[in-house]
Amino acid sequence: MWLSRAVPVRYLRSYRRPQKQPWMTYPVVFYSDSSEKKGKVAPLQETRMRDRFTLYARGGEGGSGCSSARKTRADRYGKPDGGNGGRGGDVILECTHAVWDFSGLQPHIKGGKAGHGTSKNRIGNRGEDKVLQVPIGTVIHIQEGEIPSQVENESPKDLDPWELPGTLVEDPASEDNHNIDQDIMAESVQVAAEKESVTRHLGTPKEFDLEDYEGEIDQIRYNVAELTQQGQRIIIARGGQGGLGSVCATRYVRGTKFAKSTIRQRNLRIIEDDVDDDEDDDDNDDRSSIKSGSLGSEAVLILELKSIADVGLVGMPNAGKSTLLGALSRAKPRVGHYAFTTLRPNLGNVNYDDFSMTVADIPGLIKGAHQNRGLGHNFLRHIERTKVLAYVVDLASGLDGCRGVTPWQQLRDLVMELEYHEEGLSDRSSLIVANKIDENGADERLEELERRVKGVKIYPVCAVLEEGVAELKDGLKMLVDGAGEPSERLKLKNICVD
Ligand SMILES: Nc1nc2c(ncn2[C@@H]2O[C@H](COP(=O)(O)OP(=O)(O)OP(=O)(O)O)[C@@H](O)[C@H]2O)c(=O)[nH]1
Repeated sequence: MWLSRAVPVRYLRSYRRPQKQPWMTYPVVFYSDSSEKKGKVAPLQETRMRDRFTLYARGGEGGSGCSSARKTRADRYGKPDGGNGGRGGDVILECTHAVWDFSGLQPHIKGGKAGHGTSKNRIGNRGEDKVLQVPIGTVIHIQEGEIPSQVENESPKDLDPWELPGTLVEDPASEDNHNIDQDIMAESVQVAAEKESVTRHLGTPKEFDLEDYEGEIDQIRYNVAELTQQGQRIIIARGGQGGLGSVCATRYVRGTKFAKSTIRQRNLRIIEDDVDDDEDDDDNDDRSSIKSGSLGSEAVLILELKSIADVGLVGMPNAGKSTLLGALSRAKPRVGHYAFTTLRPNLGNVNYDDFSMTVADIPGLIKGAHQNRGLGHNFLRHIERTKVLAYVVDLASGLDGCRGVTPWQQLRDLVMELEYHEEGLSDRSSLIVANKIDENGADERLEELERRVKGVKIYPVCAVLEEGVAELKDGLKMLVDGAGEPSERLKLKNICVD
């Protein structure tokens, strides 16, 4: 149809529309001057990071087995030749650098349905696997369902991500193993999971959407698995087994109560009289149950992201953390002269000739964050795995009669908030970045800071002008490398605020 393709407006104006004929129908197209009305482009940071996600997963249904018999002139009753149904598709989580959070995930996901078996002993197609990409550092809690029983063999892992005894099946494809093993395994895994589950409080409602989990909080098994390496995969819901086709069903039932019914079935064709009707119905049910494919397993998982970074930058809002991350790495976080510019952690890579490390810029923390003041301290879990903490303080805060918190008080508040979030969180190698050294009066502040805070190195930096950044990089490398003194950690008792 005309006007179906984008045509520049200036051509459109000179274009004379043909007179409408009764047989013509035109699509209604509205053109607007794009320079006048620009679409609102939301900055990346305005979208809150989706770092918790509830996922309902179900494996695909297995295909049904086929009942068919191949008849020949020599054998008028025929031989069974129905193939088995295919296995349903699995739902798999794959760990990748390509995604940043869980915003691309669908909450309900189902593995592909398998094909049915057909005659000539042809097995049904396997259901399509659904692979969901999750960011590196994804932690899995299970709210409902079995702990998945298999870790894919090709996953390039050093560590078994389920880290639970008895979760690997020797040959999960083996039908003999399947039913027996699953029962035993489910039992042992459940016991192990219960033992290993971390009994921790969910914290404030802001930290966890309690209404979603009401009444089920007790059942959640925490930290059952972690995805920490690129390409690592785990199956969270397995596809159902395919039903047995007539070929396998005949073999399977030999020696069982089905055998009788199979033989009887043959006899039935010859003498169709002396079989009790009720019993026959039962047998038919049994036969159809082995013929139909089973449903896939179901699981309700809570995915939680804990970024993996070597260094965590913690500080009050406006201390200059994002500016510093930009100076240390090629990351381009949003910088603003107002508090809480950073709404989600930003990651940057700091490269050396022979070494590289990841630095996470954590949104600003304020006193009382553990009571949900400011942005709360929910995002602090992103530094739970960092090796080194870099406390960024604003040397100019409170100078020139302006309101503000002194650097030593900032440090004290930060350490306390970390400890409120998780006991011992501040107990790791640390250093202090004394930022905004270019401001008036900052030098004296630095001297006082050095007098008041002991036990850790202090690096004076001007993040905007990238002064002192090279020395800071060396200091961070020393700590991340493990060459730092074990005593280099910031302790409350070493901060004098009076
Ligand atoms: N004078 C001076 N200003 C700086 C320096 N570093 C950062 N700033 C300014 O401080 C303000 C806050 O910087 P950010 O990097 O956004 O601070 P932040 O700690 O990430 O802030 P939040 O996102 O609120 O946590 C900006 O206006 C920066 O330009 C510095 O070394 N000297």
